[in-house]
Amino acid sequence: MVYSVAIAGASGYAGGEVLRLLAGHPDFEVRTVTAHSNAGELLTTTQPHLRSYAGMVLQETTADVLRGHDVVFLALPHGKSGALADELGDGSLVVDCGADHRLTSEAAWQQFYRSDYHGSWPYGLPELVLADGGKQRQNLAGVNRIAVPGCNVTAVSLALAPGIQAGVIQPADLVTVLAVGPSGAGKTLRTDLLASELLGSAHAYGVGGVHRHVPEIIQNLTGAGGEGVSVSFTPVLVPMARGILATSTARLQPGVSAADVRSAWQLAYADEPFVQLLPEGSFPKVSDTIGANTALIGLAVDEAAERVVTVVALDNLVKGTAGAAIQSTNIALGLAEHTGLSPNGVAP
Ligand SMILES: NC(=O)C1=CN([C@@H]2O[C@H](COP(=O)(O)OP(=O)(O)OC[C@H]3O[C@@H](n4cnc5c(N)ncnc54)[C@H](OP(=O)(O)O)[C@@H]3O)[C@@H](O)[C@H]2O)C=CC1
Ligand SMILES: CC(=O)N[C@@H](CCC(=O)OP(=O)(O)O)C(=O)O
Repeated sequence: MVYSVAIAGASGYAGGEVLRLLAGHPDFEVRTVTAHSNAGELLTTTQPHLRSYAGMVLQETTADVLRGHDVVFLALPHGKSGALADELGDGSLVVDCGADHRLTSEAAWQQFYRSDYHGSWPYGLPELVLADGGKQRQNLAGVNRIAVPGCNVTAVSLALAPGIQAGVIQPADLVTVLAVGPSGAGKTLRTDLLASELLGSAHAYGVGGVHRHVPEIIQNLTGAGGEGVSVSFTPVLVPMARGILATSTARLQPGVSAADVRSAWQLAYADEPFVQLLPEGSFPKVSDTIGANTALIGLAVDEAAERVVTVVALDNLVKGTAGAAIQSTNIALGLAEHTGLSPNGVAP
């Protein structure tokens, strides 16, 4: 069976990456693409690199246009998919790349997003370790709604959940500083994203516990078994088109050895082709993950500081968005989880 697909927000970065990956997927056929200000234009006007779709025209983003497809990917600005999704029937699998259905706490949603709450959907991070030692993929089989994680959240959650679940790091006093490229902010014109502001520089944003990914990180690490999770999260905008490099540190639990620490992460990811722990002494580069549906993890114990240090690299648009969306969709539909996805990146 070939599943019919519609993509809302197809003119944007996330929608474009879903399209790029779906072009290599044998089980999906993209029938409809929609946009907002670019509706009526050829898709290749805004996505000139997506030659497989030459001739497709961007339609208006409405429920009527999106309804009737087997799978609908929503890649819209925050706050724009909640009401739209409510109008799509249960017959379609709806996969939201935005934030509207990620948080299980309405209070946290209101505090960080300040817009109407539309409830939470099954969370699309298959490799996320859960408190019982299982993985989030067990909650995705057969579902008809998927909330794709925030890209920064994916990096931090994959970095820390194994240590929390295994009880080798303390869930309080986690610290992450994360370098991210401007594609994470979408195509929106912003003066702080101008090349002249970005090139040759780097700046922190969302500083002081106010970034909207903080509650999502806490939700995931609590789900991994952490009680009293607290995280100081600081993103830093750097001049690379794509990619995330997240450096996270956590206090060691008393009496835990460096070998205990490494085996916690090894156990979590030994069978995961898309989340790979690097050998001792190796740390990933963002450039190792560009175009790949892969998160690479480096791990060390800082004995003097009594902290575990993890370094995670991933492509925000692939493992951080479109790859996670397609991987989770494969699971929901009962397809082989890795269909249409590659652990290999492009280099140089
Ligand atoms: N970029 C990333 O790394 C990641 C993005 N995401 C999420 O994916 C979603 C899309 O992000 P991204 O692709 O980066 O953003 P872009 O700004 O690149 O694209 C936004 C898309 O939404 C459309 N759009 C804009 N305003 C409206 C509106 N009022 N109603 C309907 N459609 C609208 C745009 O259409 P048009 O161009 O025609 O105006 C465009 O297709 C966001 O929720 C984001 O959080 C998630 C993880 C990572
Ligand atoms: C550079 C930049 O602004 N990055 C974005 C990443 C957002 C993202 O991809 O996640 P969402 O789906 O939650 O938007 C940020 O830190 O907010």
